[in-house]
Parts: sequence; structure tokens; C-alpha cells
Amino acid sequence: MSSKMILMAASLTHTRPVTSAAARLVPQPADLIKWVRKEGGFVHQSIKIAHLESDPNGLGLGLVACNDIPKGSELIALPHRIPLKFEDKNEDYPLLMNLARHIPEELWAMKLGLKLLQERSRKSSFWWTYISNLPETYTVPIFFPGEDIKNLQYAPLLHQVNKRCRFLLDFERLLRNELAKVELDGHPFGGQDVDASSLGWAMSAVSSRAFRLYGDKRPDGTHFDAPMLLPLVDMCNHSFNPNAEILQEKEPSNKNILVKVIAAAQIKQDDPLVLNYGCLNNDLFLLDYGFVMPSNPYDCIELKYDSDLLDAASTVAGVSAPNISSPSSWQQRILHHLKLHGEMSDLKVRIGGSEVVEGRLLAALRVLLSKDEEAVEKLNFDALKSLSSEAPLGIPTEVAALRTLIALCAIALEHFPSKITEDETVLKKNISITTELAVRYRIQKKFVIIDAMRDLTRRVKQLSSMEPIAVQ
Ligand SMILES: C[S@@+](CC[C@H](N)C(=O)[O-])C[C@H]1O[C@@H](n2cnc3c(N)ncnc32)[C@H](O)[C@@H]1O
Repeated sequence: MSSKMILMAASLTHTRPVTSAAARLVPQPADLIKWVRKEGGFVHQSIKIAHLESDPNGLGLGLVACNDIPKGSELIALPHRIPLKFEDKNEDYPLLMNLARHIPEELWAMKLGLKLLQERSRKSSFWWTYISNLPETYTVPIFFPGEDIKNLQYAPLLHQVNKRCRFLLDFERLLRNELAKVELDGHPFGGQDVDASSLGWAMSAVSSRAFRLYGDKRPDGTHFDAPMLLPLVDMCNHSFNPNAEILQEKEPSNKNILVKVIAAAQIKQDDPLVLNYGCLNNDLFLLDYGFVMPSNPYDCIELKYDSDLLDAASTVAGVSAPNISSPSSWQQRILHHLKLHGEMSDLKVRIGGSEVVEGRLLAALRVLLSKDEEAVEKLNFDALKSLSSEAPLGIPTEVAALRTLIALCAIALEHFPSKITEDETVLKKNISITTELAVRYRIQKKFVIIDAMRDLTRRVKQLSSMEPIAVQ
């Protein structure tokens, strides 16, 4: 990792150290539930906002049921005026529109973040009660001290953190240049200074709390995607086993209501209300939300498809594989089709998650380890890529491919500078929130690799017992 990256990240943490997950922007903010009701929203009488700080994951605040709530009950309903959106036609502030055009699509949260910063700069904002209830800081890695960014130990995530930090520093410069040219009455932030740290705060507030709803209708009848901040709804924490769900009716019976939250299961007294934020890997949970899901079934690791690396893996596995580094023309043709060769290639491949091994990587190894061009040509690509299609090119080839993959996992695991036992020792010490998150994150990545190795080893054993002589 370059020292530049640490410096950039450190410059964001400098002004906004990460504090408790429950600390709010204003020490004693007004009652959010009361505000939602006053503005025409509905909140079930058995819901309250509570501190969930005792959880080691630092859940912050959350919604909790004060009584049993039956399945199907309406929990929250928000009218159109309550959600905070980025209107694409803000004629009062053309500068905001121009600035938004400089934000790359993948950092869409910054666009809505500009609107949030604008409202935050106005104490008379309609959304002030909502904004004052937002967390003061976020545990996303752009605010980690440089040491803890290093502690993540995983290059693809470091790359993303670096990219976000660089964008925020560049955007700060652009914003300051543009704001210097406007008078106070045209200043979108009421004359307040906006720096990379406040931009990072706003981007994280949005990425960790916004929901993507249906926006306006396109001429073809489909709907635009509309990210919005949903006050109170965004007090629900995440679970892959949610007891609540968001409902947006395309043709609502009550035209005033934009969105509802419904009990997806029977909710018991004292249970937290939880939504599913999506089937995300831990990179996205950490980057966008600032937490790590233990045993996340969607977590995975990313590797670069590289013939030298596969060659090394086959050597470690004791598999003879001369074609890995010099594939014959028919093998090259298939690699090309798998986008693992040639100009249009996409060399990022995944291990872990429900697929265990990305189909393209598995198919490539099966093909590179097979001598039987005719057998390969007879197969369709789905069968070639699927781990559940049992030994499509014969047991010896399958075992060689799986063994090479296991060795590849072992090499990837070795690449981490620390072992899981060492990480677990670090976690027992008195460490900061950010060190704890970084160490928990990297432990989970290592478990992903170990789980994949276990799965592949089990398959090798099964195949070996079917044809013991052929695989020796
Ligand atoms: C939509 S907000 C939920 C309300 C938030 N807890 C609060 O205090 O305002 C999302 C944030 O809650 C926390 N969070 C939600 N689900 C979590 C989970 N399963 N584990 C740890 N933190 C979680 C994270 O800080 C995340 O960025």
C-alpha cells in the first residue's frame, strides 16, 4: 500500500475521529417519532427508538417493539413530503446541479449527500429533526487512521478506500473553487465551509441509510431508480433474517403515502425491528455501512486470474499442468469465451459465497487440465462452469482442477500478513473501534477461503472414493 493512501485517509480522520455509534449530530435531538406523526406519517404505537450499544458490533440506535406485533401489521408509513431526495431540478441552486454532474455514478450517495449537507446548513430546514438525529460519525474505512486501513490486509478493499478518499479530496478542491465565485444568497450551504471530511460524513450518512425506491415513470412504463433517505425507517438495523420489509406500491390505495414498513413475521416484545439491506459481501457492508457481518454467506474474495499464479498453484498441488502457462489454441478459444484471455478480458475472479468458486475460473481450470478437446467441445458452458455438474471431463481432470483450486486458496491465505490465531489475540486487547473492525473484517475474509477449501476438499474426497486408482 502506498504511503500516499495512508496520508489521504489520515487527512479525513484528522477532523472527524470515529466515536460511539450512538452519538448524534446534536446531543439531545428532538423526538423523531413525534415529528413523523406530526408531518402526516404513521408510526405503530408499539415501536420505540432504543440504544443497542451493548452489542459488540456497535449497532448504535435501533427500532424495538414494546409489545408483541402480529405479522402483516403496518409499522411505519411515510407520506411523500418526508423522504429526503435529490431533486434533479433545483432551480434555486444551479451550482448544486453542476457539482452533482462531477460525481461518478458509483458514488451516487455523494449526490444525495450534497442535498443533505445543504439541509444540514439550515437550522430552519424542514428535515432538521431528522438531521439532528443522524449519527455524528461513521465507522466506514475512509475515516480509519492509516494504520487501520493497512490492518484490513485486503488489496481490493484498500483500492476502493483509496479511490473514495481521492475523490473526496478532489471534490473538496472543486467545490471550494466554485463556492468562492458565488455570493452568500446563492451559496448552497449558507456560506458554511465544506471540506473532504464533511463531504465524507454526508456520503456515509447516505450510503449507510438511503433506500433505492421506484422514482418517476419512464415513457416505456418502467421506473427510474430513486435513492432516498427515509426518516425513522432508517433506524432499522440489518439482518439476513429480517422481521420487517419495505413496501412501495406502484399504484397505492392511499395516494399520500409513498412507502410503508410491514411486519414480515410475528415480532415479539423487545425484539429489534430489522430489515435486509441486501445480499451484500463484507466489502460493501464495511465501505458503505461501516460494519462487518460475521459468517456472511455472500462474502467472497477476489483474485486476479493469472497463469503464473495458477501454475504455482498446480505445482503446490502436485498436479502436472503444462498447458496452464501455454494453452493450446482450442483452450485459448475457450478462455477467450470465458473472458479470461484477449482484449475484452475481465480477469477478476471470485472464491467463496454460495458459488464457492466463480464458474469462469472453474471452467478454465477444467479445460486447461483436460487433454480431451472433443469431450470439452461436447459440453455446454453452463455445465463447464458449474461445480454441481459432477466431473464433466472425467474424475482425474476434476480432481486435478479441485486440487489446484485448493492450492490457490492456500496461496491466497498465505498472502495475508497475519494468521487467524494472531488476529484473535489482537481482538482480546483493548483496541479502538476502527482496529477492531479492520481485524474482524480480515478474519472473515480468511474464513471465506478456509470454508471454500473445506468444501473443495470434501468434493475431492468424494471423487477419490469413487475412482481411487485414477486419481493417484
Ligand atoms: C440504516 S442505519 C440503522 C440505524 C443506526 N443503527 C443508527 O444508530 O442510527 C445503518 C447503520 O446501523 C448500523 N448497523 C445496522 N445493522 C447492523 C448490524 N447488523 N451490525 C452492526 N451494525 C449495524 C451500522 O452502523 C449502519 O451503518
